[in-house]
Amino acid sequence: MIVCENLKITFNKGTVMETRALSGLNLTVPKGQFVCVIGSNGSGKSTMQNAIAGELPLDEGRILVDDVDITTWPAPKRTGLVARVFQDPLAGSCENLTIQENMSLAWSRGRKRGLGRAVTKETHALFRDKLSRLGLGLENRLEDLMGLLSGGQRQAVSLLMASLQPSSVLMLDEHTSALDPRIAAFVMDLTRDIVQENNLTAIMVTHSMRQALDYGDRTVMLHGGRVVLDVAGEDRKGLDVPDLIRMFEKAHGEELSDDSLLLS
Ligand SMILES: Nc1ncnc2c1ncn2[C@@H]1O[C@H](COP(=O)(O)OP(=O)(O)OP(=O)(O)O)[C@@H](O)[C@H]1O
Repeated sequence: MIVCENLKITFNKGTVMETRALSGLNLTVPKGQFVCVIGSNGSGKSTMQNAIAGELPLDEGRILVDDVDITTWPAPKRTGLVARVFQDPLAGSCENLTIQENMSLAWSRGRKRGLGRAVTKETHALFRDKLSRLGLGLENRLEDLMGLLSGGQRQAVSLLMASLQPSSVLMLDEHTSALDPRIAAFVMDLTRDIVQENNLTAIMVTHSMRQALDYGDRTVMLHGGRVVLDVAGEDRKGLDVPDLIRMFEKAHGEELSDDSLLLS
């Protein structure tokens, strides 16, 4: 479970560039829940994820993971708790290492007796098995460099890598937005399966309102650095994009004017 309590972050405080990115954000995600987060440009989605990962210090507020207050933990200390898949397929893995070396690094992360990038007979068999389930033939390419894979293949392997860790929270940051629609749909279905099979607690940021309604258990919208809409369960079933827009406008008293959000 993750609890974000009254998160506040202001950039460039006291200057003309002052920007309040998070303005008292509250979000509690129970264990095993898959939350989709949407919001217009600048609404605070990335800042929230960076704060959870420990990449940005909070001005105010607390972050708890499985009842442990991690607010002051530096990012490296959180790697065993928080796994991330980024928008850029190149960001989450090392192109100069082989597929199995990348997977080995992910396997070691957060484990006390990790082997780094070294591959054993057991981990080789495990990685082969995991890769074969993707149906992309990558189980026969374990020794290929990661840099040889397409963007979609790389995101699929990154997802597998993220689920190899015994982490408490999986954060997905627009991880399909750089892919063509067919591959994006494949990676999204894979995401759903991996989250379900591993009972992961997942927070997925997306610019697609459709995706935010079709996947996961809950849809949360950010605006002005806080949560302005939060739907789950029966209230979410059958909701369509125009319903979501109407709900936002009713709750917030202003029109949703971000084309990138409305058109995707
Ligand atoms: N490092 C930074 N320095 C200064 N301002 C920043 C920084 N990072 C983010 N901001 C500002 O904070 C606000 C929230 O940004 P954030 O990137 O979290 O939004 P977002 O919802 O992820 O937007 P997008 O959908 O465009 O990625 C924006 O006004 C942004 O310009």
